[in-house]
Amino acid sequence: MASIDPARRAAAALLVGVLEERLTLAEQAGELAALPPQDRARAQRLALATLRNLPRADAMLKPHLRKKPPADLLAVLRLGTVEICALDAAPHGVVDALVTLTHSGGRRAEGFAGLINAVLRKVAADTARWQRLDPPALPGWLRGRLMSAYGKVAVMKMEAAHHAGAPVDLSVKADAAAWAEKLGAELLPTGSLRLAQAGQITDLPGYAAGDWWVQDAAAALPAKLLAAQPGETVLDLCAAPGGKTLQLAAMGADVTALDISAPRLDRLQENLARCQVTAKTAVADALEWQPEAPFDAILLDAPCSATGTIRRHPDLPFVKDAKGIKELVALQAQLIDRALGWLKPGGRLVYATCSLLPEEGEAQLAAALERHPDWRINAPEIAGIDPAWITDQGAVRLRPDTWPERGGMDGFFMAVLKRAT
Ligand SMILES: C[S@@+](CC[C@H](N)C(=O)[O-])C[C@H]1O[C@@H](n2cnc3c(N)ncnc32)[C@H](O)[C@@H]1O
Repeated sequence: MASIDPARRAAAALLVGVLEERLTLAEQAGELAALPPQDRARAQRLALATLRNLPRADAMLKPHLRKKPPADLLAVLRLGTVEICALDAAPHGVVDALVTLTHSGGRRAEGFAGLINAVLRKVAADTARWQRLDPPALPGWLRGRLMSAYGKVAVMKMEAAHHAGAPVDLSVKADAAAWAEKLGAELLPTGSLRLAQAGQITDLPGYAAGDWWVQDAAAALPAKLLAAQPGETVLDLCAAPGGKTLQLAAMGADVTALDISAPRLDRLQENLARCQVTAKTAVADALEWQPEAPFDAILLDAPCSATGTIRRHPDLPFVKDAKGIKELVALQAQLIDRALGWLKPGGRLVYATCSLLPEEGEAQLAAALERHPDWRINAPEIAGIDPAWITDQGAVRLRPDTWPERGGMDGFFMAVLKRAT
């Protein structure tokens, strides 16, 4: 009998964590720490693929299951189905490995090894049906909200983009064209690089020297919108883990990066050190903190539902629900109100969220302008920006189905605010 595959075992455990314990994959990262890097990466890839295809896997399994198996065995069946149907793995190899894994699970699991074997063989004989299944739909709590905001056709496009997953984008400190050539990457119109093949990121040229960092093309735009000038004092409010701090510091600004989370700020410090740029940091609750002096510019990348990042975090719809959104919207409003009070005369604020929900974007901004009638939205000036991304308000709305021909981008909302003169 084959030996136990640690990556598949870890992937199945991650699935149980997401689907039963409602833990994100990021929250379970510690569970993978003991694995060698290759197994760790493979476990993550398998879990991500299974979550992206979960409704299709369940549709394939349904005719072959008289009752729902225990969660750990259902995870094995879902994983095997996705490997066979979506990842084109050789069925006999998958079945053997997962039967071995099941045997290792103690007496209770062992009794299910026959079921795993029989069901996965039936799935393997029926892969033509997989091709006919629709791309997975978002869960109802989110689908309904997005339908109201964007309509059915747009939601179906977003679901297809979530299913397709996300390429790896980089932000470079300088000389994007030269780095694109060196890394064999596409230079996107907005200045980010898109890797043709991800591979082991830390092995790529320029990683160790800190010449670039991983950052989705959409996530790179709020700092570009702020357009910090050398020597300007800039507050990066809600800064960690620091992708935008790195951009602002690389622009030559005098950056203060503030976040409530000390561990996340530790990661920001590591990123600053690797990229050899500097920023002051502050661990603080932005609802209580007070600056010593006003700033030229503030970037508020507010905590949000993160619904714009589902294509790279397919665990999110299974772990989160509509609960908590109201509190986030209230927190965002408080953060905007405080940040506007911390600007020098003539200063500017960029408000951004990686959310697809209008209450965290368009409606949040409209409400802020009602509370602060002397503030205006400034026209977005970003190289490479498509006029179709600019909303009637003058903000920027990005969705996972934006740039479909290039592989999409994360969902984001952003706007620059200045006091009317
Ligand atoms: C969207 S993330 C920021 C991502 C970051 N700007 C980047 O580009 O890497 C939101 C951040 O807000 C922080 N946060 C949440 N509530 C906060 C508060 N009351 N005060 C300060 N930071 C807060 C979280 O710890 C989290 O790191």
